Amino acid sequence: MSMTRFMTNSEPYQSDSSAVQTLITYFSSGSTASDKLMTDQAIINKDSFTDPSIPAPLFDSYNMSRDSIRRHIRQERNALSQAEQNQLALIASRHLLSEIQRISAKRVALYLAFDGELATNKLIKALWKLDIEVYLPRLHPFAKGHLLFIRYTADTVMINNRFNIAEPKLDVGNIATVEQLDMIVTPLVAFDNNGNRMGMGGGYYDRTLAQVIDNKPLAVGYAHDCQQVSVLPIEYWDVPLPVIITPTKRLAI
Ligand SMILES: Nc1nc2c(c(=O)[nH]1)N(C=O)[C@@H](CNc1ccc(C(=O)N[C@@H](CCC(=O)O)C(=O)O)cc1)CN2
Ligand SMILES: Nc1ncnc2c1ncn2[C@@H]1O[C@H](COP(=O)(O)OP(=O)(O)OP(=O)(O)O)[C@@H](O)[C@H]1O
Repeated sequence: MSMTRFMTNSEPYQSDSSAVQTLITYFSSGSTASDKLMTDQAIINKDSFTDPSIPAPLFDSYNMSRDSIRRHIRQERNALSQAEQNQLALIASRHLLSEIQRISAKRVALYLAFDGELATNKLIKALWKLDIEVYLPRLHPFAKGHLLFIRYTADTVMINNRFNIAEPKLDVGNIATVEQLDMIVTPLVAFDNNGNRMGMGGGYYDRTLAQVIDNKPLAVGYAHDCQQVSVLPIEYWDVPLPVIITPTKRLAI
């Protein structure tokens, strides 16, 4: 994989090797022997993948409504096969782990993937192993459109919310306020080169990101490359992301 892509607007990626090893262990468990042998290079050379050193043509979203962009991109990411999802999640999670280590984050809010989002489950296990606290969003029980961030461990009781996404059972002892988090990794549907983000349409993360002061916590968008569009129609409440990580790049705005 071409390193220059990763170095754009940023320092080169440097993960401490024991942390990367932990990550690879989790990605290897439950995979076939041939999966285990795959290196990043082998993965991206597979016929089904485009060469990430050649920038993919961006989806031309000019003049499209937010809803039609949403529909189109959701379809694109849902079209990825399970094997592609697994391999892309491994590559992207190495970059996200580097970002977590770069800012020495101790409390990181992540999400559990649905609807073709970039998976986080194995990265979460690696973070547990590294003693980094993981938090997940849950819909606020009273304040409509707001999220709470609840500590997630191997013992957390999970309940599906009304969108059928598993979330931690409410436990007041395990809530982190936004300011107590070091990083919020946001799911998103589409993003553009300026860090603009569009989500599922509930405004949940917009309301959360409105509470960020001076990049504390650092908001990091995490998405497939196919979710990048040429331009997003922005609204006054949209908060641009300072960092976006995909399997092939790190955008720093
Ligand atoms: N993995 C993940 N967790 C997340 C989010 C996310 O985008 N991804 N959210 C980010 O905000 C919040 C949930 N927001 C969501 C908003 C809309 C729909 C959704 O499926 N909307 C349907 C209509 C469903 C209905 O109203 O019953 C749709 O648009 O098709 C799902 C989640 C919190 N947790
Ligand atoms: N900071 C905010 N305060 C109040 N309302 C907001 C705020 N941010 C967004 N909203 C409202 O939320 C609604 C949905 O916004 P939008 O379509 O941008 O959500 P989204 O970014 O796609 O969703 P999400 O953040 O949940 O992933 C809008 O109607 C908007 O008025």
